[in-house]
Amino acid sequence: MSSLGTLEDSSAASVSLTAPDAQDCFTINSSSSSYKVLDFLGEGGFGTIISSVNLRTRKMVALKIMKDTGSARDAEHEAGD
Ligand SMILES: Nc1ncnc2c1ncn2[C@@H]1O[C@H](COP(=O)(O)OP(=O)(O)OP(=O)(O)O)[C@@H](O)[C@H]1O
Repeated sequence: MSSLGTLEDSSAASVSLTAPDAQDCFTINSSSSSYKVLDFLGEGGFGTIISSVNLRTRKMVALKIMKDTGSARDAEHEAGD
């Protein structure tokens, strides 16, 4: 299991969630990368954890969607690391 880290370019202003595309997939966009949402992983006191794929690097990452800001933090660790 990967651990959570900090997404360098994350901020409430630079991260957005777009509607499902033609394949019914949600996408989270930051200033440098877009992430395809795959699954719900869990929920903590400060946010919700989802698994996703970084569409630029093709790495699987865990994203934390902060409850009060809507910003995202991710773990740049592949699922198999
Ligand atoms: N990298 C991960 N891979 C898979 N599941 C994860 C990962 N990180 C977190 N989770 C799941 O999400 C849940 C909540 O994670 P989170 O890090 O938010 O926990 P927390 O430390 O209790 O929260 P907080 O720091 O917000 O109080 C975990 O209990 C776990 O089930």
